[in-house]
Amino acid sequence: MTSAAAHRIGSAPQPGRTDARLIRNFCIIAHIDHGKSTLADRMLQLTGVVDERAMRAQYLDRMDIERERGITIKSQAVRMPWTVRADSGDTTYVLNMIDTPGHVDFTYEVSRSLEACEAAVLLVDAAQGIEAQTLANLYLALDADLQIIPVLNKIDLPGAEPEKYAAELAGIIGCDPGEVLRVSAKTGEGVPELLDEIIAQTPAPVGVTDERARALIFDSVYDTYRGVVTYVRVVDGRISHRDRILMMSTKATHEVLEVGVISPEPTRTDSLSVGEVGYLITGVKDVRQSRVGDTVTLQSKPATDPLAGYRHPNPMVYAGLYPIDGADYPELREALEKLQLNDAALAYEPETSGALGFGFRIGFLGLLHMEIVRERLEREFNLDLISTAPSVVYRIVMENGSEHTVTNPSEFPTDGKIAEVYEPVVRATILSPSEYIGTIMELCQARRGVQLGMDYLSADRVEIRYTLPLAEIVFDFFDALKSRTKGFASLDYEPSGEQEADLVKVDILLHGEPVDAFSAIVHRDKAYSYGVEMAGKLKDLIPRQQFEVPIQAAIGARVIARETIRAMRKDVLSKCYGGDITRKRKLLEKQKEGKKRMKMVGRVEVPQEAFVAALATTEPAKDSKK
Ligand SMILES: Nc1nc2c(ncn2[C@@H]2O[C@H](COP(=O)(O)OP(=O)(O)OP(=O)(O)O)[C@@H](O)[C@H]2O)c(=O)[nH]1
Repeated sequence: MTSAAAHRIGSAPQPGRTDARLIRNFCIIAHIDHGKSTLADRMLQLTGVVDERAMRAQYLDRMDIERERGITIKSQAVRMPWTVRADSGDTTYVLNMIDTPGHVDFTYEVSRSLEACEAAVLLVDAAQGIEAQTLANLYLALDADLQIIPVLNKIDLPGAEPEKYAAELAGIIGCDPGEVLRVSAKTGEGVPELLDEIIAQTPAPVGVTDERARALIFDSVYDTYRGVVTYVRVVDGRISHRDRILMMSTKATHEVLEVGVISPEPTRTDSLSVGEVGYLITGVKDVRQSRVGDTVTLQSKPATDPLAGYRHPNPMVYAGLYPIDGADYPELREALEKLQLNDAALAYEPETSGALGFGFRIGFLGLLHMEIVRERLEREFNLDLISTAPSVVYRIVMENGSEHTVTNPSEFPTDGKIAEVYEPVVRATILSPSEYIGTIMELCQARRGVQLGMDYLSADRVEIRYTLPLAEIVFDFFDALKSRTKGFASLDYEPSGEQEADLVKVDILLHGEPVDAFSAIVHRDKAYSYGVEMAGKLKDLIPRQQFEVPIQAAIGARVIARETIRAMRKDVLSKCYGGDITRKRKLLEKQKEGKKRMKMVGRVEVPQEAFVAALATTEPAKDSKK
């Protein structure tokens, strides 16, 4: 720790009794890997919340848990004291650093954490410059009327170009390049000055102490030992230990069993008052009873109006998840129940597929959310799963005026009475070196994109904006973008309504029987290539049967592609001509074993692996985070 910082650690004002004028609530927004966690760690250390030795230990611990469990464990909101020295005397302020989830799937959660702050530190890697995620979060912060504090990180790197990127940042937020702070989260250089600047620039919270209590829930986390821990920012009034609170959207009431602040361990207090950030524990066991974005008030003296902006999380992408071993179905159901305790956005219902057996149809906020859920199910609950191709939510208007919402291709009406089909679209922002403009535009065009605009951020970097159908980016768009731009482009998107589209359902038939797991809703122009690809793949994956098996792709009754698996009689005993009987029996046994893993589609025997392999290649990009 620098000696200058050593005597800046003040004795913090008491939680629950802090004058709101001394409180500063801020968050850090950054693209992945630009150093948000490192900066947060450095701040914890400089403010004396974590001492140097513990810092190291804590850091390592955290990494261990992350490695083992594969998830990031972070403090949602940390309270740190910081003393500002002035001629008139020292003043110790309370800084609340609020963590924001970084990814586009969680835009709503990000916007709620931003609502809990008055300022955002916009952190940009001085060797990389602004990325798509930085911009997306910046726009959300501007929507929330936050003060933006621009900061360049990693100035210690030999490749850092602070002048260039300060100009880029200044151009975007409309400030002077000289106002962009420069720090190294690694060495700590510039971080004390940043803390001073956060205090100088962040407006103090405004709220009414004597008003009826209102607090915004900006995060809600399930803890095995304590149940749901709800993170709140008090806007008006006060919430105290033993109060009975009312959740305004669900009307549920609970007793506050514990209230406190995180600094950096959870520390109990008597209450939280205007402008303060902390946690509540009520004994609730399920995060759906304590929803992000909801307003907490007191049952005895409830507020009349909730805080603005509560939204119920709506899934954007659906997929079927099936255990590879059918016997694991009860475990899968139990695992989903457990995950839902911690994930209010997770929606599921049982589903049966002729090809895959019993499973669940699951709704996700987006692709990353889908990957996280699937990975947690596989890792934490030790399940082997197969997922069907993700599908977006279609709105179908029939000729008689009735409407259907379709999230599963098998529910797509086939009687030809469809008047209109609407699909969700997103507004995508792509940032890239300008040399890749051509190839990016080609890719977007091929995915039915409509260009909205393009701006140069600096001489050699551009921001390209497109409207794209969500269905066109859920598969491999991100991978395609990365490989065309040698990894330099970054992508962010937000939902942007729906559009009418010429969509059809393509069925894949084996010996005349449709295989539900392979049906897809695709654009008419792409139906043929989808059909040819799927039929070709299955031809290679399904072993020959004793009769000829046609594989057809069809739109309604019209066949658009066909492959044939030729007949073959496989006699396992032929090799044993004249051999001893025990060997024959063994071979027959073995063949029976193999049969157990076969699924019947009409008269055709299909090994489970064939379904798995055919679907595996249509999985979404593995790493859609970067
Ligand atoms: N040289 C240098 N490296 C840094 C600095 N700050 C962070 N890093 C490194 O950059 C990498 C990413 O830093 P993190 O703090 O994990 O980044 P993040 O933005 O929190 O990333 P996620 O938590 O994955 O979103 C790590 O390897 C850090 O050690 C810095 O000031 N200088």
